[in-house]
Amino acid sequence: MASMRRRAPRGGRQRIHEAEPSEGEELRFIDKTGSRERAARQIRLLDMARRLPRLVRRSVALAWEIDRWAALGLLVCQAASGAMQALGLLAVSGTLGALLAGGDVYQRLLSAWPSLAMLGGAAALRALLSIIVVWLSSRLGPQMSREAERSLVQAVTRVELSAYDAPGFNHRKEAADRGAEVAQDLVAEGQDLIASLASLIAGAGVLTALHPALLPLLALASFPQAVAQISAARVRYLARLRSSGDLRMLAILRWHVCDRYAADQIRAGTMSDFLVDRYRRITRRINDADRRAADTGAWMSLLGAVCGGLASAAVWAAVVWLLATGRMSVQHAGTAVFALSTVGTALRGLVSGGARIMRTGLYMDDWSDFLREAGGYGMSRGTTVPAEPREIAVRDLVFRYEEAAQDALRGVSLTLRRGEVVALVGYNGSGKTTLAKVLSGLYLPTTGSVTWDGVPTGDLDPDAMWSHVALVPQDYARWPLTARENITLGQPVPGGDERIHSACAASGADEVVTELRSGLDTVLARDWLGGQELSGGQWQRVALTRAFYRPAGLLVLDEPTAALDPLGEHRIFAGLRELAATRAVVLITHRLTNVAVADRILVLDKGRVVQQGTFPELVAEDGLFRDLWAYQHTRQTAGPAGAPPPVAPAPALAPGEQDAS
Ligand SMILES: Nc1ncnc2c1ncn2[C@@H]1O[C@H](COP(=O)(O)OP(=O)(O)OP(=O)(O)O)[C@@H](O)[C@H]1O
Repeated sequence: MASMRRRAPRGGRQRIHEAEPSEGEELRFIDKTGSRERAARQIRLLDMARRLPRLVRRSVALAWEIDRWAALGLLVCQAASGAMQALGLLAVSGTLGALLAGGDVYQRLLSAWPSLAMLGGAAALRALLSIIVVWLSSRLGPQMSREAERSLVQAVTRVELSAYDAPGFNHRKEAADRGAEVAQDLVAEGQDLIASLASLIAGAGVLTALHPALLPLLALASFPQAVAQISAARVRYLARLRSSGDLRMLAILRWHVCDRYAADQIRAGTMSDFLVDRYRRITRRINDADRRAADTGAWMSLLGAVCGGLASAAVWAAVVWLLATGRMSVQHAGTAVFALSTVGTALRGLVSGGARIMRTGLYMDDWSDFLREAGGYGMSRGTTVPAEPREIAVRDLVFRYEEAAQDALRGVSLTLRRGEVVALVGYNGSGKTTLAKVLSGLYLPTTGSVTWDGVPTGDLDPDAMWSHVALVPQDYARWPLTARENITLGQPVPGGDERIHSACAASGADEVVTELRSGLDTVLARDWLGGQELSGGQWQRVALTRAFYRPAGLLVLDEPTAALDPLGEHRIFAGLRELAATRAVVLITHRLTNVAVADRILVLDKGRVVQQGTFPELVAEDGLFRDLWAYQHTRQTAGPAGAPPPVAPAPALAPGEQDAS
């Protein structure tokens, strides 16, 4: 019996999977611009040679900005390390010369001694310098990433809200984020490159002094390997780039699966098999792409190594030929062996380091491009500083979201005055939230106008305008900050805690704060963040307190009491008129009994204002409002439609105070 009970749900899930007709659409990240793919295709030897100096310059400049002493130290260390390498090669030459000279062994060793000491000294100094380089790089690298991330965060807060609706923006933001993350690699890669360059210069100088033909020969021999390495790097980068959407999806899926918010629903909804299966499917796609790239890269490297090996054999043959024909002494040939190996290693380091820095450079381009234009959505609004608005006027407003197929608002006209509560009602998706955001200047009209005391919202200084807005959205932020900071939003105004407490009393958050272990100083966050957890309704009270605390002329309440108990809800609506005395209030709610408090109710349908009036007027007239009222009121009270609401209706406005929409 028990085993039957255990097996049953599994079988049930199995059947459901089998019953699914098709997989349909799957959430995918798409790079609509294709700019990164184009950029990645540019990882070629010539482009690399052209771009490398710029990339090194950029990494040095960034490092210089963050810690100029560390940056200077790194440059000096690398230059000194190159000089030590050249010195080492000269010491090798001197040692060989002394050892290969005539005379007895003791005498030869004695004359080789200074060169040997120089060789040892140069090696020891290089080892010390490399320790200093690692020390300075590990100090500088993480700072570069943190600084890059900070500038990104700052740039993101300065973009238009509409940017978030454009898929291209999110992709660019993701790419910039990755660029900021890899900024620290630029230090190590730049260092490797400079070190290889220093070795190359040192070895090349010695090699050219030994015989002028050796260096061009070696460069020629390294060419096939360089091409192969760069091609392999390009293949791997492109594969990663094409998988980046899937990688992002994995991260999102991981977050949803692991975060506590959905843990109960995953269990109660028996979703774990489905989610793990989806995870496995995406992982398989990434693994396949990685494997293909690794295989192609390995074939390219192998081909390059074979060609390079043959070419190197030719270089060694040339050295043997120079030696055999007496064109080069044994001492010089011995030194050439060391110099060839130094230059060969430096060339390979230059190419592989170059490919790595090019790849990081592409990511960094995403970051710097984003910063330059804030993803193409930087705010460019006016500079007029508004006073608290007395009148907000909307004329023939049309608003369409980025890339949306149709307008969210069309032909809307209304006037909102200080001291007035205007309620927006309508079906889901009728445009209420959008209208509230356009009134607040968060979105700018697509056509038509929204003015604050005669000035279009686009001409106002955005920060100055929003300092007059208090917004309680449907999904309010639950900042992992103290209760005080959650209320003041980090911007205390005169009045101190007294003002906070009276805002708490208005929203009902006073009961919440009293229960907190350190009152207003308690961090409101989950246990694992060291905070105290609040319930949904308690959080909503805190969100309302924020708006009541803020000395703002426009108060927008979007479903402000959805999570409140009846007492809490009554408290909010009973106090609303008092709040409206010094503000213009926009109220969005589906609980129609509550809109009775409003001076005016606008009924929206498919982005248009189809009705407006006071509560008694709208209940009395045929139309959408009365339909909605009838549905809700009949369901809630099982009483007759049009029964008196529990909250006292607002006094009727004087004639002429309403606009025709
Ligand atoms: N970010 C967005 N991008 C594209 N379309 C959007 C976006 N936000 C909303 N919309 C669309 O705009 C229309 C109006 O949405 P809005 O959120 O203003 O409706 P609402 O009346 O507030 O709905 P609800 O009662 O469900 O809160 C809807 O058709 C919706 O699909």
